[in-house]
Amino acid sequence: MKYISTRGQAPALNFEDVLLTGLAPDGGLYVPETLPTFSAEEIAAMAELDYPQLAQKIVAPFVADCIPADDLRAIIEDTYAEFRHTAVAPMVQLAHNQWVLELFHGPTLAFKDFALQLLGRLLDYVLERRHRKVVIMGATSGDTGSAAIEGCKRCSNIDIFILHPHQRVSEVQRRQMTTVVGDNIHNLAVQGNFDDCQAMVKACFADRSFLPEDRGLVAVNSINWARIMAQIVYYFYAAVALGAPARKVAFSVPTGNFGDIFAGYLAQRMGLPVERLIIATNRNDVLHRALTTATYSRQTLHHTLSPSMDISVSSNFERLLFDLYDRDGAAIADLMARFDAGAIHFSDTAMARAHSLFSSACVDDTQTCAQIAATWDECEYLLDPHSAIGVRAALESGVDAAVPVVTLATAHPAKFPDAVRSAGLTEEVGLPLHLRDLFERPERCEVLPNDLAAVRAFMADNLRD
Ligand SMILES: Cc1ncc(COP(=O)(O)O)c(C=O)c1O
Ligand SMILES: N[C@@H](CCOP(=O)(O)O)C(=O)O
Repeated sequence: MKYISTRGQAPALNFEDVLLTGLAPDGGLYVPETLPTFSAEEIAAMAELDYPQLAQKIVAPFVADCIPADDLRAIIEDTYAEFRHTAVAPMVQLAHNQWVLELFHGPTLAFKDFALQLLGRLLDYVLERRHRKVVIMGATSGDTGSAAIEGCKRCSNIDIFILHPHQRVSEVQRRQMTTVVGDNIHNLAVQGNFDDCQAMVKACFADRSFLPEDRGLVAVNSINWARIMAQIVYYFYAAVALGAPARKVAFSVPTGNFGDIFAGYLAQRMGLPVERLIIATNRNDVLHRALTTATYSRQTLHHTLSPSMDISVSSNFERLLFDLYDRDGAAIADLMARFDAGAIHFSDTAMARAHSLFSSACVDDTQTCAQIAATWDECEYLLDPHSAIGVRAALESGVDAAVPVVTLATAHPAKFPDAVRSAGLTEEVGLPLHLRDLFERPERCEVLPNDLAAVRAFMADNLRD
């Protein structure tokens, strides 16, 4: 399997090299040159597989020329053994044909664990083989950071630097990052917003000269292809459980960086019968506006009750645009340059293609709270604010009532007690046992100005030999 850049100017890489990087040298994102596909019979047979077996089936074609099947099986089994639910990704029914797929049973209580627990193990495996050390860098609006730290903390060959927007993540999210002990783990609270943090990560990939030459820089954000790959699996898992391939299924996906929903798009292209993918945004609605006005432009970032989705530059949207524009790298390079300068207007053909599968909704904080309260009243089921946005978008989506709609429940409500209280609920949302003492653990974090040079200098000064 070869991976190519969305901007068409970077050499193709194999899986191992894609895993060990982030942005392509031309500024693009790596995508598979061709996608594996599964026939209806093959998808029907997936009903017999448990989650790790299914993950093996879906992931294997993407890594086949780099990781032998037995090694991959062992890595995947070990990855999902960490999860606290034996189904790994259980589903709960909220109403007729309304389901939530609980993706928060991993160690850090968010969907990011599905990919980052795997990514950490894959990195460990590849770095041991290559006798190499790397620097891991990530930007987080709350969840990627702790999932990356948890996923990679046992790798001896890495130094990890995670940038989060100072005072713009929930207290639980912050503590999940800053209380993990290790002299190779660095949390940087940047006095800016998530877009600033993400822009710094991308700038570091564009110019790595602040690092020693022999030290590779690896992304843990969803710009790293391996993140997307791992997230394809649960779309198959949920749809097959609800009757695919005989029955079509729709998904509502709380969206920020467009990584999770892009994985759903790939599942559809790999043969899964997906009726519709619903892009569910908070007030930071660049993607909803893109779908409804054919214009993609930055906006002022708002701080919301769903902080993990407070994003206005949605990295993975570029991967979708690459397909919508016939995989024309030069066209994408031109579009992204125009986006950086202000705004892009999409062609009619691109919009028609997008609308054939995607629809969208924007859900503000008031509606988010109303949905948390309504779902609690109706089924005594507690949604976190991100998942509530997904449920609200699912209910408003207009998908045929005969089609099951699965909302991806991307985080555990205990990560966002303030949002639960804002919804008027007085229930105590307890953290799971392994995090019960989170508020007593000492924290370690560096507050830095919103300045790329300061971040680079901190990283260079704090690398281990
Ligand atoms: C809890 C939660 N829900 C939804 C999202 C959105 O996912 P994506 O960025 O892949 O669109 C994120 C992070 O981005 C998240 O942490
Ligand atoms: N919501 C994310 C933001 C980063 O997105 P990613 O999926 O590209 O890592 C977070 O919680 O950090």
